[in-house]
Amino acid sequence: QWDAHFANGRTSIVHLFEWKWSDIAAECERFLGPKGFGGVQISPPNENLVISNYNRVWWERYQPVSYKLITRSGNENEFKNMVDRCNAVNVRIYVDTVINHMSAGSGTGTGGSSGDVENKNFPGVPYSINDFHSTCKIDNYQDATNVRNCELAGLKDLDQGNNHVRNKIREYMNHLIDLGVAGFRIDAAKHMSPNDLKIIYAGLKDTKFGGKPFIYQEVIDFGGEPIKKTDYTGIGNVLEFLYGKKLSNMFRGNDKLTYLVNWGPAWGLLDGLKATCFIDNHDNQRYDSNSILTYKKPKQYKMAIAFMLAHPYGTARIMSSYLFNDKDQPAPQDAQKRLISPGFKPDGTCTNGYVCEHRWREIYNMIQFRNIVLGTPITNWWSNNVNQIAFGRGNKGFIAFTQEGDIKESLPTSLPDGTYCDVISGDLTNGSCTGKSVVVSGGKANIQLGQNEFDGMVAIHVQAKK
Ligand SMILES: O=C(NCCCOc1c(-c2ccc(O)c(O)c2)oc2cc(O)cc(O)c2c1=O)[C@@H]1CCCN1C(=O)/C=C/c1ccc(O)c(O)c1
Ligand SMILES: [Ca+2]
Repeated sequence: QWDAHFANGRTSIVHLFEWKWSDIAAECERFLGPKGFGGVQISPPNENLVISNYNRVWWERYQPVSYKLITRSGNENEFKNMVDRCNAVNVRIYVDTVINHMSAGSGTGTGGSSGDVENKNFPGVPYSINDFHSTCKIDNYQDATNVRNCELAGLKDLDQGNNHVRNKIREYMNHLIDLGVAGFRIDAAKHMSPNDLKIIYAGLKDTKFGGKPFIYQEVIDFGGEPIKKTDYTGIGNVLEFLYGKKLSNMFRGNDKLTYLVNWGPAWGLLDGLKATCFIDNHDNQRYDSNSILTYKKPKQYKMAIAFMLAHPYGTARIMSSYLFNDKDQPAPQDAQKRLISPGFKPDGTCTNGYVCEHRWREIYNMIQFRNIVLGTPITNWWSNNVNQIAFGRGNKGFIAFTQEGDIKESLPTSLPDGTYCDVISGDLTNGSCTGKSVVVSGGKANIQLGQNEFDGMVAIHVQAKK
């Protein structure tokens, strides 16, 4: 349950937030497969409440009314087609799984099922009154029972201690395993008992890749509460929220890069083998954008992403967003409120309201960097003791960052001598570098990086060597 089942040599997940299944399938074939992405986290595929009074907010996807695979992203056939086409090009599918609760309001779902919250009746599953906790409100994060057995934001709280509930959740997740998915993001795991989850996970089938599905759990833990992220690491990975918080703080310039020399558990982070790491997610890029770096501060964001992808810690996940101003704003949609597909410019970046961070050269080239250096340790750590750092990954890759001041240094590296293309400013294409090049000679990399350049890092690896 800690193994992502990546195809060999692949390492990272991209969250294609609110994308349609048909568009994900196409993206796997035309981009994610060829560029070496390990997998896609998809939006919840189960039927959700239609919240039209807000004009279809994004968080309606987190208000289930059944486990039928019918949403604005597509139906079961389109889902199956996506999983098959992505698996065929070595890109895994991880399902965002909303099993803590059902909807907060009554109404009709995206597949026509009804939800009646007054009577806690969801015939599309079916769930009825005995399958839920009481309607107490979560109002005390110092009380673990309150956090798990009461309602989060008015959402009807399922009782995962109830056998019927356990069976319906297992049935849903096993159906997805039958369809070929490799794992699950467990939404709001903090609001469910680890013991109940353990029992539910024990009833899951093996995936088609061998072994139990990859499980990574949303447990928001910044310390100071009785519920701990380590309460959940015995049953699967946990999304490490400290990771993005601290790295964002660092690359906003609020702390000295040189302190990253011991980045990892020494900073209070989980054991990397149990951690899924990320900079921003669909929630905190909206609700915590004063501290979390997002696409809205591109230079710093790309530096934080590059550091995450260059560093050996954890299973990395990157966010792929749509443009938003208002925090509740829905995904790009047409006049009939149907999700619209991303478009693409000649340079491969997205249009139609999508940011597609995963299609930014600095980011997809660092996904490839992470793949190429997989299994190597950090070597040759250097810093100017303030805001310039550099490190290698074995004899496979090397990266340098400046947060302040120009770097003009010949830095020790374990890379073989030769001329390398900087994969941040360009690529190795037809035998030449489309961006900067870096000469390694006598075991030293000649790094030139100005503090006012477009990007704040230079990265080289053995597959971009002239
Ligand atoms: O003000 C809001 N929510 C109240 C604050 C609690 O936030 C929520 C948290 C939440 C936030 C912080 C925590 O420390 C925590 O333990 C839980 O988790 C959720 C998970 C869901 O599946 C569905 C939800 O509606 C929520 C939610 O409302 C706005 C309006 C309703 C949706 N929402 C939201 O803010 C929606 C947020 C949301 C939705 C999906 C997620 O996966 C998520 O992490 C957050
Ligand atoms: Ca709960």
